[in-house]
Amino acid sequence: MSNKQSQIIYTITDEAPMLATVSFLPLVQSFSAQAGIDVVPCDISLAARILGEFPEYLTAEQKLPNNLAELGQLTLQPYANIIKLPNISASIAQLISAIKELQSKGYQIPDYPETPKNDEEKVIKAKYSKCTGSAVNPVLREGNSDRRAPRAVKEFAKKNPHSMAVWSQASPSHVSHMPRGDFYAGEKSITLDKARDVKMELITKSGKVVVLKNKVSLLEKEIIDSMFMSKKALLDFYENEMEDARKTGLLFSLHVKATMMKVSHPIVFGHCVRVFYKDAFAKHGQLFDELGVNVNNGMINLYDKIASLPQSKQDEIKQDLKACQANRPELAMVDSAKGIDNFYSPNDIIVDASLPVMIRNGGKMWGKDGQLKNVKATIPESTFARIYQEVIGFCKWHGNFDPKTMGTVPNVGLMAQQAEEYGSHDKTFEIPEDGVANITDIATGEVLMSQNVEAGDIWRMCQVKDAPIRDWVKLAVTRARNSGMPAVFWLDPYRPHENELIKKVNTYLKEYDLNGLDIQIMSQVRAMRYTLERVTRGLDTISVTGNILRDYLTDLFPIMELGTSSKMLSIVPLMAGGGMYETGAGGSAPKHVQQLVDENHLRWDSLGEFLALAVSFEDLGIKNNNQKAKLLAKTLDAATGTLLDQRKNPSPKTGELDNRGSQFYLAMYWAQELAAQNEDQDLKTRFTELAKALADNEKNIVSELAQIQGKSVDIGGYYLPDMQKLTQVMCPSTTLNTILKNFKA
Ligand SMILES: NC(=O)C1=CN([C@@H]2O[C@H](COP(=O)(O)OP(=O)(O)OC[C@H]3O[C@@H](n4cnc5c(N)ncnc54)[C@H](OP(=O)(O)O)[C@@H]3O)[C@@H](O)[C@H]2O)C=CC1
Ligand SMILES: O=C(O)CCC(=O)C(=O)O
Ligand SMILES: [Mg+2]
Repeated sequence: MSNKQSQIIYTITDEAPMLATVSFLPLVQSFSAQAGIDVVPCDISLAARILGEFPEYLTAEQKLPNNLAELGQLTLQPYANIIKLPNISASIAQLISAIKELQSKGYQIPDYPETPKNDEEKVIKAKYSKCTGSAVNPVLREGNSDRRAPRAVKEFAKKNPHSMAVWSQASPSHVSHMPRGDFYAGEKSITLDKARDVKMELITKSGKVVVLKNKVSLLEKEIIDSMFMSKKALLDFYENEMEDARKTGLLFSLHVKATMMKVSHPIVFGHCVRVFYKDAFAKHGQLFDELGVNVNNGMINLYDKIASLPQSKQDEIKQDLKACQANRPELAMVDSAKGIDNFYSPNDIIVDASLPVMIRNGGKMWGKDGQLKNVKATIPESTFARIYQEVIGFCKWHGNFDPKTMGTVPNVGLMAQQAEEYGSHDKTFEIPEDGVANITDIATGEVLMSQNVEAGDIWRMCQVKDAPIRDWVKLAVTRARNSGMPAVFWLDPYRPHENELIKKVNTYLKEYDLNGLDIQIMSQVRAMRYTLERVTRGLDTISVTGNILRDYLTDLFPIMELGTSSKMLSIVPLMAGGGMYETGAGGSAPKHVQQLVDENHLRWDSLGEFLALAVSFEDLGIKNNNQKAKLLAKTLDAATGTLLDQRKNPSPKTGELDNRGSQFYLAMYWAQELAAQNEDQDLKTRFTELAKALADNEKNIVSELAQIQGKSVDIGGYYLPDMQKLTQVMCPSTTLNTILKNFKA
């Protein structure tokens, strides 16, 4: 067996998952080494990605390889086995603070040039923009997505239901979307008859030809779409909805996915902020332009930029902003204690994480006073907004879901090779002048699709290749067969893109024996209704969706069913044969870091890591016929089950068991399982000793882990903490450290 084939790559990311890794990885390495498996760390944190872009600014010791690019290559190898933890999808504000921290630590990287003044600054900005938004997942996701709640986790949630707020039939909360002029409205879509190179160009009313993208190489059978969002329609929509929320006394909130849709959604967000504060922008617009204010990156950008003005001017602007608020609805808050509202940063209000919480809270969000209130949740794009309104309607009619009895909704998502909207950033443009936007075959001059657009409209081309679609259908059939659940393709025949997909799905389904399977195709709203009717009856249904609904539904249902998406099993069977195992479907919870620093308590639950690791070992075992790896997988799964039964998950409360304690119990249960088995005597002998040592010292270790809590700690940084300090914080039990050290030796 070559070395690479017995390797598991364990990604080092950011924030809470990275903290948890500092103690968990050495533990995993000491277990896996007994089976000859290398678990190799690979740093793809925001800090590492930034440094990887600027080797020429660094000393020899400071230089880092471009790990992300290397991992991207690895996903194309059949032996790839990667555990991917959640990472920061950075906003501009996060990027700037990461740069500052790195500079303060002696890394002489350049400042972020927000408005580049020359070619050199343009190059620097382009490099930095590779580090913002969802920069990691699209590179690694060379396969489609299989996300589900493992049986043990679902059973645990049924036995220990989280709280769900009550829904009133009289609730005025709702989701609003553009009634016209959104991407859905004028979409065009075709399936390519042959491979073609195309360009995207704008023929302006005055007859100029503006080439926006000079070449996109497309494969035969690929589906491409051309769509735009009308700026005028968007502004009208915002104005109407704000006025409606004000009149009816609802909170106003906006929800976008500016991380994944890193070109279009900041623009959509910025318009909303400017409409809300239109009088202040009318008065100070010129000054804001001079200062380079760009609220597409949130009000945080405005506050930062005006900080350089004399105090009296700052006060005047703040007064004018406040005056606008008097004529507008109350804004929903992200963090009312800190005064962070819905417009502070677009990355704080990502649709997938924020809407389910509103629904779980009985259709309410927080107001300025920290009280939960009814809300108008605005999601401009109708295609995806409607599914949330369907859930809200259902909850108002039937009451909230009951985690004790509700069915489960796993997802099979089309995601590979930057499928659909999530791969469209480099083909998304803000139209500079009124005209006609064409996608044209470069060789023949044939105009494949054409749209009439106006200045400010957002025009984009999306693409999805044939091979990922085929693979997606195969994954859906396999999951339906293995689980015995019905599978529903959420596809709307009235949306041109999805109509093209339906044709392919029907073709590729014919390649399988579907006997005994229940596979249907329904438009999104019907599919949601059908699924919810089953959910309330305790029945399970696989949702088979495109990339955006993959993202949205794999937070929505887990948050209803399990209280969080972090407990999901999230597998990416790579198309080249390897596997990537994402831990959970959630993010990286920045407030967990704050709690650790303030109170030395880490509430992060590493359950997602435990689940991912078990499937990763299993895959390695099957592919290499490595019995020891299979045994590690089986025993880890059993240990995770015991951990849940014994309720050894981290508590959110300081003073109680935290992430470190939970990891200790996992290690103890895992060692006990390995000691109890009789398939491998060598492993049995080694782990019997370890299991005994851990069990004998349980009290001691748990008490050592409890004692340190309650005081603030210094980890020497946020984006690039000091490893020595962090290791001391994350591995504070000398008893446990000694046992693990002796075990390794
Ligand atoms: N796959 C990826 O790489 C993803 C990355 N992100 C990124 O993550 C960051 C934070 O995103 P955010 O919107 O706050 O969403 P998160 O999913 O990080 O957090 C939402 C809440 O979920 C709970 N939670 C999530 N995971 C865990 C866990 N393992 N253990 C315990 N609780 C958990 C926490 O609730 P409580 O406070 O009640 O404990 C948390 O505050 C952003 O930078 C975002 O871009 C987001 C989504 C996916
Ligand atoms: O990559 C990201 O920014 C977020 C990914 C995400 O939300 C998901 O895959 O569920
Ligand atoms: Mg998501």
